[in-house]
Amino acid sequence: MAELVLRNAVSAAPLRGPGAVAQPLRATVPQPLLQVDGVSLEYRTPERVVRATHRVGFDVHAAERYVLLGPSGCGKSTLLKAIAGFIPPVEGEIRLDGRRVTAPGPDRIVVFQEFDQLPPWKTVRENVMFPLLASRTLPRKEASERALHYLDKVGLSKFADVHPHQLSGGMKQRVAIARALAMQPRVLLMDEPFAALDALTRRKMQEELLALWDEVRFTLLFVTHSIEEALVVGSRIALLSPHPGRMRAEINSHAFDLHSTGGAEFQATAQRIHHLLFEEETSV
Ligand SMILES: Nc1ncnc2c1ncn2[C@@H]1O[C@H](COP(=O)(O)OP(=O)(O)OP(=O)(O)O)[C@@H](O)[C@H]1O
Repeated sequence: MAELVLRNAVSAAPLRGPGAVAQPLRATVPQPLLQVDGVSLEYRTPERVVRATHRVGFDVHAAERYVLLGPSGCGKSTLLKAIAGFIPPVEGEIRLDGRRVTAPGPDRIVVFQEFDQLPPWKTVRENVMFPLLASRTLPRKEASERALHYLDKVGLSKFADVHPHQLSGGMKQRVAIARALAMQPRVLLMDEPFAALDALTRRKMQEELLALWDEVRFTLLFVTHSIEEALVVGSRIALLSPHPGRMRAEINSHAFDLHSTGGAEFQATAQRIHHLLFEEETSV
């Protein structure tokens, strides 16, 4: 059953039944793996300062699939980059295992939308091995074995020795996912990883990602602006208001998967999210 935790919900109608307002059970759950605590992020250009997010806060627990959902420009990618350690907050703090994030690290690996994130002169296996070798995580033989292990998990062991240009867009994304998982990060960060794929491939990739999660139980932070994708992929969703991004609501979506998309509760929750985004857009 979907639950909404509304933040700053001035314009939102009270909710009853499925999707009712819920209190976060923070006192009874273990220490979060990732804490985003009142984080404001800015870009400074010579002309002006752009505030991308304003005092955003949420917790992600181990093995959650946490989704950042919001309209274009609400700061989702910027938040992901800050969690990856590329952008320091101007306010607030990001903590992983209770320690402040100050720089990129092998405990947070990002998978991007672009298909060109794989160096084309390396084979698929070499691509997956590369971060393991570059970060001195494993020596060559063990890195090769681990690369094959994760390529197998994404169904690409037969393609280990080909070059990326011989793969489809979906296959390249699977290599990028295998490469990220091979590093066994504390959090896997995905920035609209399936947005450039056709609808059928995108659905298949969502299915595969969920199957992979079922097997490996990694912690996922996933950015999307698709409501349906958020509900399918996420176990919990942060809904961000438009520019600058603020926390609007948290939605518990663990009950949904690819088979629920046509169902009444799925559609009702998608509608409710749509209203929240729409209300916020018209009120600014
Ligand atoms: N390098 C940059 N310099 C200045 N402003 C930037 C830069 N990158 C992003 N911004 C601005 O910061 C805000 C947040 O951008 P961001 O890319 O994080 O949004 P988003 O929610 O990921 O959008 P989308 O879904 O379109 O990718 C936007 O207003 C954007 O114009």
